[in-house]
Amino acid sequence: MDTSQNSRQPFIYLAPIRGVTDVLFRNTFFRHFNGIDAAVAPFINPQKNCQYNDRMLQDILPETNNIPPIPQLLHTDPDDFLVLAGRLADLGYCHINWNLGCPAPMVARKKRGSGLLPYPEKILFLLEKVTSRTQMKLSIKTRLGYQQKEELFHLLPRLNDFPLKEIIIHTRLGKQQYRGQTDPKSFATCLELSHHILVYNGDITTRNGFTELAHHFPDTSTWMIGRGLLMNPFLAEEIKGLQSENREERRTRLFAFHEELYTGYRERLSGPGHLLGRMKQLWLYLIASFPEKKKPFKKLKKSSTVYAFEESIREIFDL
Ligand SMILES: Cc1cc2nc3c(=O)[nH]c(=O)nc-3n(C[C@H](O)[C@H](O)[C@H](O)COP(=O)(O)O)c2cc1C
Repeated sequence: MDTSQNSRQPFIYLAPIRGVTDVLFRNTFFRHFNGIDAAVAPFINPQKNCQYNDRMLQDILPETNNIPPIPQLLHTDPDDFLVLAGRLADLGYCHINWNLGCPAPMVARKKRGSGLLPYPEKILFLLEKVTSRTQMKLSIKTRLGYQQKEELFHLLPRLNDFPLKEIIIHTRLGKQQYRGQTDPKSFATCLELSHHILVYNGDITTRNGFTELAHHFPDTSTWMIGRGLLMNPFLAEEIKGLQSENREERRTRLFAFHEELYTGYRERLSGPGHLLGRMKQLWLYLIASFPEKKKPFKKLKKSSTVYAFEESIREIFDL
């Protein structure tokens, strides 16, 4: 094995996408596609005074994850954070991620996720308490700010003395949700302000787009991709130059992935409503791999029975 070659390869995280990248998705994805080095799991629902039974942690239980992900916490109370961190340590985890990026209004209103970014003192308070009381590696996933990018610009120098594994930055503001442009220029400013390893995240959807960013940020070696991988599951292979199949072979691999995922959800989820809801959520992105299939996609979105859904899948895959 040529390790010198491997060491030049980017490290690529699969981003957490709640409602899509759950344990079944991650296991299936890792079995069918290459190029992803690790995954951050969607956030664990924060609870107060809770011991977290296995059911609440089912998405990240090591025995059901073929490749254990990095569990993500959304707490803002240090004591509650530490209870969950302790439970995760007992499960064998040694790296956890703190979500300072979620923009959902219900979350941000509670000063969680990106809603905490305008309150740096609260962030520092949690970090002081948590980092002094856990041995686990802690990383942060954040945005440029909630209202304005100066929020992160002011925060980053104050994070320099904390023992953080890395800081993943989705280069949007919380108030943008998932819309509008990302802001790679601000990532350059962040690199100047932080002593930590910074991970770039946001709108990497093509190999060329990745190459352009990598050219701008030659010292950045770790990247996170979410929707780009859902739109094109071969993207990490393409970025790493692992992929050389023709269109037909790609379609065959994609279908095998889809079949396994669909079968898995059919066994796990009760009732066609849940099953179709889950699959349609994925297809909002995956349809980008089938640009000429607008008509069957319309049918897929409208499908209310398993029969109608499966028929539209056959049309999309030309079966
Ligand atoms: C539907 C949806 C759910 C998401 N859930 C999470 C989550 O649980 N935790 C998190 O840190 N980010 C979450 N994100 C944000 C993504 O991880 C990622 O930061 C964002 O989509 C930008 O990266 P991308 O353009 O590569 O997708 C979510 C995004 C979407 C669209």
